[in-house]
Amino acid sequence: MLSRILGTYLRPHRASIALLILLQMVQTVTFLLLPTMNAQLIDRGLLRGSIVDILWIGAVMVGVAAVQVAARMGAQYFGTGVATALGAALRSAIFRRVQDFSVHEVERFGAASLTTRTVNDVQQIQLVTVDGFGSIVSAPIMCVASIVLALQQDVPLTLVLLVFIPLATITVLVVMARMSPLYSLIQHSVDRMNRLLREQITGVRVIRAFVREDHERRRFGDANEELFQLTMRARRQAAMMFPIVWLLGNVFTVVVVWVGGSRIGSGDLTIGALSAFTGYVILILTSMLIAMYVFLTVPRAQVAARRVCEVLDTPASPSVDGAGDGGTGALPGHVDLRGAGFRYPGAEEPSLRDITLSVRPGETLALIGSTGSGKTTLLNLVLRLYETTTGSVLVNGTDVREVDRDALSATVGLVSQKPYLFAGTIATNLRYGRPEATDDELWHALDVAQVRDFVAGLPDGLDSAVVQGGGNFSGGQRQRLSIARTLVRRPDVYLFDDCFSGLDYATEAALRAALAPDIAGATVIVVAQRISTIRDADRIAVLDEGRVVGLGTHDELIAGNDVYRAIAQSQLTAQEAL
Ligand SMILES: Nc1ncnc2c1ncn2[C@@H]1O[C@H](COP(=O)(O)OP(=O)(O)OP(=O)(O)O)[C@@H](O)[C@H]1O
Repeated sequence: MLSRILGTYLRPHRASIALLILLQMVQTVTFLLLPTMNAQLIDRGLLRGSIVDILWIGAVMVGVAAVQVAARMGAQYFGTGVATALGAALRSAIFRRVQDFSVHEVERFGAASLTTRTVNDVQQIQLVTVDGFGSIVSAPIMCVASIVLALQQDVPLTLVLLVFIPLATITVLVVMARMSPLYSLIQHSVDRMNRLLREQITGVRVIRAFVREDHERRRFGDANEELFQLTMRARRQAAMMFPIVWLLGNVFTVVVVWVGGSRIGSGDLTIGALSAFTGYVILILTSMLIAMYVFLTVPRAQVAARRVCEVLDTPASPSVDGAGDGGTGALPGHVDLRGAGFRYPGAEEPSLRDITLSVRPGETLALIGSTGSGKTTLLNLVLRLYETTTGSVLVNGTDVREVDRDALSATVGLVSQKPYLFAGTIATNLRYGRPEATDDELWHALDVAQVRDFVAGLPDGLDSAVVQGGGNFSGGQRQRLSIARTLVRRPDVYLFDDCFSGLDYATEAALRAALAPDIAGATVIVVAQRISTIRDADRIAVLDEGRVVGLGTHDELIAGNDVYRAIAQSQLTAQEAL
């Protein structure tokens, strides 16, 4: 998964990566040159007392060190650039994919997990790019070349390496094998934390109302403790690995100096060669530590890559894919449901069965029925937020599956049951569906939605701030602002999902009266709880357990439909009781 992501998203940066690798190689060569030069400085300069050699070799060494610094800075520059670009590209790929998800897919991953994948997981993949790339190439070269150069200095000393290298390699592999599953658990734990935090922040009022702060604190504490323990375990393993390898390295250096010292004594080795040899031992050690660091970031990045790929590989939902090209036909706003049925993924029973309804421009169809009877689901089918599992839905004579998504959204406007406002201002929210709308049009929509006085009374009027979700307004204000937002768009089809029931009777009556001329030529489907909201509708469909069990005007249904009569009577009784 990691290699696939890197292969795909790094392709545009091939030139930078080639340069990065080249600079790492230059740096590695400079590292490898210095111990041999140092040996010459000792043997030819210091031991023979030749000032010329000391100056000359010293100057070359300074030059090599300067090249090393320049190569390191260049590699850092290109590495960071590539990693930053990779992060941006990955984040936008995930974002685009999530935009194409249906509600069901978003629910399957969960908003918190999608956030973690977009931010944290991408960061893990970036880390392996910035630190890993050059190192993956340079560490093995440095290690092998150091062994060869050490061999050149002295063969018997190099044999000691045969003990050290396998020991260090086994240590790294053991620790890696134990760490990889830990990283997977850590990412899940981060997901859980995000989910809890999100739930506790958005549900803070309910938590306080039910005095469940202690319970929530415990839940958060447990999740936090789990993340702490997992991270500590991973850190402990990593912390253990580096000192063990250093210890091995130091023991090895002592052995080298001890064996080397006796060989110098017997005249088989020069002091310079021993110094070069220890220099190469340090390089071998450094390359192993670099490799270890990369190995530590790779398992983490692999887990992150798998989670990112799960999102990227989820096919764009056909229900939101801009698949079709059928346009929206000539008859603006004609909505037809033909034997439409729908079952939620994983549900045992369908939520809608065999719905056949037709609504024409200028007509208002009201939907009424008990809780869970399928009213919202039916509206979602018209907007193709979900696709019918049987039958079809047509808008302007074209199956919505064939209609381009943007064209469908432009034709159908939904005011949802749970209004959502975006962070910004009232004006930016109202212009959400039609950025070019004038201020006059905004005020007119606010007027119709019975919220003009409220907005006019705010110190900043249309430019008043809206917090994320619209939390700085009351439920009723949010609802009316969202009605105004849809009115600004002027779609051909209006879907009002139970958005009047939060208003008091007088406001609702005023809103409906103001709305009537505005939407006169449009197709309207309105879901309502109150009979008073829908009694003037051209037709009323009564839903019960996902089926249409009655269709007609208010008077017809009162006369001939038991379910409708029962709803009407219960509301009448409630009103009389007042
Ligand atoms: N996302 C979902 N996943 C699974 N089942 C769902 C989902 N949303 C709704 N349902 C089920 O589908 C049925 C119809 O729900 P729907 O929201 O359409 O009812 P409704 O008539 O609009 O109810 P209400 O008046 O309470 O808003 C219900 O039985 C509900 O449990």
